[in-house]
Amino acid sequence: MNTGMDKPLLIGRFAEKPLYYLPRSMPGLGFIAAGVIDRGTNVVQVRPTTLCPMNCAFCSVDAGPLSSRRHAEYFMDLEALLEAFNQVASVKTAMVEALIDTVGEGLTYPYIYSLIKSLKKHPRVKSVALETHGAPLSKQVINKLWEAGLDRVNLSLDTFNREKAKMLYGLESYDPARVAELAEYMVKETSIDLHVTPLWLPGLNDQDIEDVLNWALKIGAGKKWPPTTVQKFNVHRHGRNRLGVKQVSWSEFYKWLEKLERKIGARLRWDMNEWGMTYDRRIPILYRRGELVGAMIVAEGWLKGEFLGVTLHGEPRLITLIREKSVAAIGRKYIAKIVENKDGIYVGKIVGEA
Ligand SMILES: C[S@@+](CC[C@H](N)C(=O)[O-])C[C@H]1O[C@@H](n2cnc3c(N)ncnc32)[C@H](O)[C@@H]1O
Ligand code: SF4
Repeated sequence: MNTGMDKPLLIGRFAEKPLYYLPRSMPGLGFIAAGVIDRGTNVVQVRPTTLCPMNCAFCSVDAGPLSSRRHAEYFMDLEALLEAFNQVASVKTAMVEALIDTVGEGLTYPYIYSLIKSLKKHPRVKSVALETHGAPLSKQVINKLWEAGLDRVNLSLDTFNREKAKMLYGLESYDPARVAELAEYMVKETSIDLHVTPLWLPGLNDQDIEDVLNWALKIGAGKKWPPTTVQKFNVHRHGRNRLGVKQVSWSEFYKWLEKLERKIGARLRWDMNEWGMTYDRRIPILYRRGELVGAMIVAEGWLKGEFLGVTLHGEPRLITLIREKSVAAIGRKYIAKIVENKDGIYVGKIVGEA
């Protein structure tokens, strides 16, 4: 490559898919799967890794070793991630929450503690939070997260039933009782807050949701933030629904939620204010839909049929490139027509060689 940029390093394979390290000189903006995403609020998404050890039957992002739609996995260079974060955080007028949310499991990032520490030190940051299903947690991991300055864990816990958990998560070793015990340790022995976020899978875990919520309230989740949120199951275009769960409408979901609120005697819906969340300025969208841009393919793409590219004009961005018929090659330059630019996440269709 002659772009002054190091190319992504193929550092191994994960479940037979290439695993790339995106180096320091790569942009950390523009890609849905890794880097930083600015959705125009003071909550900035930080995605250091795509890897996940679980195989949740309902996973919206088809993560884990049994993924069928993914083509490659990535993790980002720490400095590149922090630079992208700084770029986004610097335009915000309100203080920022850095939310490590990922299309995988944030705790698989080898530099997770350094990442949290650095995010926490950023002058525009008021809080750092991490979303997890909890499999990689241990007391030692929790202590290190605390030491690094983590403010909150959003814990996705959907059942206490071990057999059901095995079926839902496709991971023999996952023990919900162990995760619950660790979460309780975190609430009681550290200053990290706990926000419990079970996913309602209608007909599969109705009673489990109630049990999880009652447990979360009992152990003192929500020291500073709301204690619980029930997530609505959605069928995603690139996700999976191995158990054929029925997707309910938003109005059915809210009706069910209201009933549940009355039953357990606690609120389950929160507004942006209660989360300290506000709409805010955002970094500029660089490319319009329909615009032609030059881009170089730097690695295989995240999903089948895709390539990962870097744009060649002005400030570089990561871009997902799609070529429908013929093959495209890593290291070659192409002209792409922008088909998606929402929240500065760019997708382009290759229309010719550059
Ligand atoms: C994709 S996961 C990534 C973070 C982490 N691996 C986890 O599961 O917490 C983010 C959140 O999406 C939720 N989720 C997964 N599949 C979903 C689906 N089909 N509909 C709605 N939420 C989903 C998970 O329960 C989790 O809370
Ligand atoms: S829901 Fe989270 S833990 Fe489960 S497979 Fe998807 S990314 Fe992994």
